[in-house]
This record gives sequence, structure tokens and C-alpha cells, in this order.
Amino acid sequence: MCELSDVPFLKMNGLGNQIIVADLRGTNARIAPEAANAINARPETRFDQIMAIHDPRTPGTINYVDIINSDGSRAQACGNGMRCVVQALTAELGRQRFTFETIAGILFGEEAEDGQITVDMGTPKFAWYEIPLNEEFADTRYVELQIGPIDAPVLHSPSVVSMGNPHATFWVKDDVWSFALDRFGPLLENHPLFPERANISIAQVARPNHIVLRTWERGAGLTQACGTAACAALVNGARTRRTARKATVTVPGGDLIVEWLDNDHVILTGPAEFEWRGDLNPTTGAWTRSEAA
Ligand SMILES: N[C@@H](CCC[C@H](N)C(=O)O)C(=O)O
Repeated sequence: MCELSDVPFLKMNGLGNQIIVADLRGTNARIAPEAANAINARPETRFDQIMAIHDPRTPGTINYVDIINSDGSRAQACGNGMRCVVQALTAELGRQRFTFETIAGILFGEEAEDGQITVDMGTPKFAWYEIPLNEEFADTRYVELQIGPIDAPVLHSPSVVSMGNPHATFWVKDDVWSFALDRFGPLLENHPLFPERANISIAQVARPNHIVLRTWERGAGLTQACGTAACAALVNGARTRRTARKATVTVPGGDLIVEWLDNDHVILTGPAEFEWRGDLNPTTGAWTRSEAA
């Protein structure tokens, strides 16, 4: 049975966003939530997302990519993880441009000669029911949501957007590190306003072309980098007239470049890094380390 065979995986990272790329091509296996939890319980394989590469489902795409958070839930999009997948396939296949499919749809990725990887993350969605929110808002540039004392909120009025997955960007003037995101993150992620939970970011606009960002990821917690959150911050920044349509987004793990093109597509550029290789059982989460990648 395919489900019981071990499959190769690569431990990688995208600016410190901990990614496992699992090769499920040629099998009918799927990463079970319990397997994801078992893999994540071991310090050596602690991850933010597993990017499971499957055989293609749609002509014209190279692979279907299933995205699994460390709590076992599925995500529609993962910018840093897609860069890792592009790098893994470039190394394996010797080509640099790929068209993928995820639950959210078709997307493109490309590795440049300098090793930087660009992913077209598709188009942002702003309607309240597309994000989705549990309450109707005509304008999602600022929604009523706050944390802290009612008359002196610590964080309030986020801009919300779907980048395939739900994001809330809280704008702050102070240093993003002065906020207890580890405390507020879980409360906001699970706030009743978000029926599918949400990724929660704190953003400081240093200059119109420079955003400083920290993110509490849905299903993964505090991360060193979140690509879709960087895209959400740029798009929300541009539509609230805080930023230009292209900016460097500095996250704890380093710098990402995000551009919102006139054709409405959002382009994310940054690095990806191999760490080591192993084999894992997608049903049980048991794994062994093989050679360094
Ligand atoms: N690390 C990601 C986002 C992964 C998915 C997210 N946690 C969700 O559940 O929506 C990125 O780089 O975009």
C-alpha cells in the first residue's frame, strides 16, 4: 500500500520559515493531520508548513501542492513554502519555471540565476465573504476589531484581505517588537470575526517602500517569515495609501520584495535554502534522516 511506504522529504527554509517538502509523486498517499503532528513533535523536524508535492491534477501544471500547517490543518497558500518547492524542483529537474496548482488555484514560480525565487501569488480578494469574515463590512481597509482595554486598545482596526488565505494586518507606529504577539496572536487568530481563523500581522511602515512585519500564523504560531502575510501587508498598505505598490518587507528572518502589479497579481521574491534530506511515513509521521542535502 502506498500509504504505508516511506517518501523522500527535504528539510528547507524560506527566510527561516521552517518548511518540509515531501515528495508524494507517484503515490496516492496524503499527509494525515496526525502524521503532521507527529513530525512536528520532534525538535529535528519541527516545521511551520509541509509542502506535499503530488502528481498534477490539471493539464499544464507540473504538480499539485498540498499545504499542511504544523497543527495539521490545511492552508490555501504559502509563499515561502512555494519558493522552497521551486528551488527543490529546479535542483532536481534543471529547469527554472513551473506552474503549480494548490487548493487556491494555479500559480507560477521561477528561480533566477542569482538564486532568488519569484512566485506569482495571484490576486488579492477584498470582499468580506471572500476573506472570509463573519460580519458584513462594505470596506475591508479597516474593520472593527481590537484587543486591549476598550478605551485604549493595544491593537485595532486591521486591514483584512485574502491572499488565497485570510490575513489581518494591524498598523502600528511603534516598533513591531514592542507588542506581545505571542499573547495576542492566538486570541486574534481564533476571533469570532474569522470563521476560518486568520493569519495575524503587526506592520510598521518605515517608508512607503519599506514595511517591517511580524506574523502570528494560523495553524503555526509565531514564525520567522510569512510570505503571504508580506503580500497582504503590501496590498493593504497600498490600498490604504500607506505604501507604494512595491516594497521591501522586513520580517524577522530577513527581507522579501513584494510588488502588486497593475494586472492585480502580487509577486513575491526572496530566497530558499536546503538543510537536509530524509524519508517519512505520511500516515504515521515516522521519519529517518538520510544524507545532508
Ligand atoms: N508560511 C506561509 C503561510 C502558511 C499558511 C498559513 N499559516 C495559513 O494557514 O494560512 C507563507 O509563507 O505564506
